[in-house]
Amino acid sequence: MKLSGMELLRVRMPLVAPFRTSFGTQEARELLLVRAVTPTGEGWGECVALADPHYSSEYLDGAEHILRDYLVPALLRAQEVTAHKVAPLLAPVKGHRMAKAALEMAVLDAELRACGTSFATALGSTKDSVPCGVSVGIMDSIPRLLDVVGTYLDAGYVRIKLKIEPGWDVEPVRAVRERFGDDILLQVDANTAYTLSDVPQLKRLDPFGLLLIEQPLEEEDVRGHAELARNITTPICLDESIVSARSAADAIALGACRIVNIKPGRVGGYLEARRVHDVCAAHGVPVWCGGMLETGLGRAGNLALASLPGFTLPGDTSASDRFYRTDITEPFVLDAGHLPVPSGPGLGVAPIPEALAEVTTAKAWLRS
Ligand SMILES: O=C(O)CCC(=O)N[C@@H](C(=O)O)c1ccccc1
Repeated sequence: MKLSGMELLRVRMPLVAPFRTSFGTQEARELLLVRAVTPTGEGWGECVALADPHYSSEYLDGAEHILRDYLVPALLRAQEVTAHKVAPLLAPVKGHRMAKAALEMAVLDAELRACGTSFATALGSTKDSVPCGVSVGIMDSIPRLLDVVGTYLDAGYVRIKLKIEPGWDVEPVRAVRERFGDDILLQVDANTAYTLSDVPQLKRLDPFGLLLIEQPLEEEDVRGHAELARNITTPICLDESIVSARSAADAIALGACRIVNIKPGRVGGYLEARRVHDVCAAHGVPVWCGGMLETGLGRAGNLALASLPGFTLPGDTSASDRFYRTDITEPFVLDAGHLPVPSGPGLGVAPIPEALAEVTTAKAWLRS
């Protein structure tokens, strides 16, 4: 299809509570939405880059610039754009996976809406709903942490993920185990906060029966993760390190991880996310779907992805109210610890105009 134009929308959504990780505290989620307009309709994409380059090298203003000045013009110049052609068309631009992913998502949504096919069907879904875990930030105190974990367990979440960092790791895990028992599914996420000199401290997590420890070392230290894996029993899961199907294959071959967190934005889009899933499945490596504080648009796409057969661990795709008082789409509401996989054409959801207008801080229309 030929694109008529693309709209970039800057959005700012307040969080229901500050969300603290080893790389900073989020009070609000600033993000970029992309609306692809075609002669027959439109499609929505969401760029998951954070406002600052602390999760990865991408950041919001940079993503907006590369989209406006390089990536969107490349697609508008093309006579025929389909979702599978987006990556090749954008290949001359190195990197910028999150920005590229947003464009591919918008084109894929437009394409699938036009032919009445859901993301779930297009990606190879085998489930109508997915079990939901929840991510718990670093808290001011252990009692506060236990209150928050208790609230999420009462809400029905089937897995708890605790953000950790040096100085907030063994004690919070021990406290959660002592309060809620050994049966709750529990994992931790370090967001690259440790080094190999921390092996003794990380070994102290081994007795707690964690599902996994996520990204303990820095993104590029794949061999370091393999060395760490030889020294602790908690399975290592990679997040920031896995930027493509190729990097997943390399990490698995090096013994750097036994589990992979797949985030479509981090790997360059839902089509590459499917390839990461396939590579992991071929190696018997379980995967789960991570989160980047997405709106209901990204949440919808992530639920479709999380319903593929290799997604055998609960992911971070929580209900809309985990982060937002008001979502820009109809809210995703937890039902017995599960969320439904959208079945409508494309993403199956769309922004509610009034809700979107409420949080939109800037718009730019780029035409062919
Ligand atoms: O459920 C969610 O969307 C958040 C899941 C989560 O903890 N994401 C983390 C991460 O590093 O994986 C994060 C993303 C963005 C910003 C802060 C933290």
